[in-house]
Amino acid sequence: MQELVIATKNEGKAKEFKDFFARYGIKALSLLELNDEVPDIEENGTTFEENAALKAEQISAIQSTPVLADDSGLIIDSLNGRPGIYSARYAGVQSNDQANIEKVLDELTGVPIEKRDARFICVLAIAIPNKPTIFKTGFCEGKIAFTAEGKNGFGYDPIFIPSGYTKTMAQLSSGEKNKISHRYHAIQQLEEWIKNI
Ligand SMILES: O=P(O)(O)OP(=O)(O)OP(=O)(O)OC[C@H]1O[C@@H](n2cnc3c(O)ncnc32)[C@H](O)[C@@H]1O
Ligand SMILES: [Mg+2]
Repeated sequence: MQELVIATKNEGKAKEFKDFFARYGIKALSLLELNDEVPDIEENGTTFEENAALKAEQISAIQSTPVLADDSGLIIDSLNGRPGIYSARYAGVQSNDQANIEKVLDELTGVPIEKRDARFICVLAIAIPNKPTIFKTGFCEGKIAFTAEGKNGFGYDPIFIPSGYTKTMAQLSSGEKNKISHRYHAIQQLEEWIKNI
């Protein structure tokens, strides 16, 4: 079976990529599973594209193989787009999903449902040695809930209600999330590339 390295240390993302790529008979390997130690990549870009490219290109250079990276996040309209590229470290560098969620809910205290519009974004970068990096972007529209609900998924899933649903992303099964998520919409655009790996 073909293998593809995914430049992520996020277990939630890694699991989703495994499910997606298994459909094409490809084994997705996250950085948590590589035998060699890989350094932490500093995500010091100013856009999702820059950060995705930093992760994909640096790991591809080390491994001398094609590498896919995902830079993603939550964009909340009434917070001027925050947490945005800072989604993973919104409540501080040492923060965790719980602290990030609490910070968002705090900042939205008193904000009515019609002003709680948000979207997840996923920017994928595929770095291939000696070729230009490829980028694909996917979105998932929704609203920020008033309380955290559900245990599935990761990150901000417990406070994100996708458009057309009354449940949070963390109350959906992984199969349901993977049909509507920002990550799914980005990967879908890679189908042709995946078939030619
Ligand atoms: O950089 P890697 O190692 O891939 O892992 P990370 O968690 O740091 O990933 P990002 O830098 O791309 O930050 C994205 C953050 O956005 C949030 N996020 C992204 N996709 C999400 C999803 O599908 N559901 C919920 N939250 C998500 C979550 O808090 C992530 O930590
Ligand atoms: Mg990161």
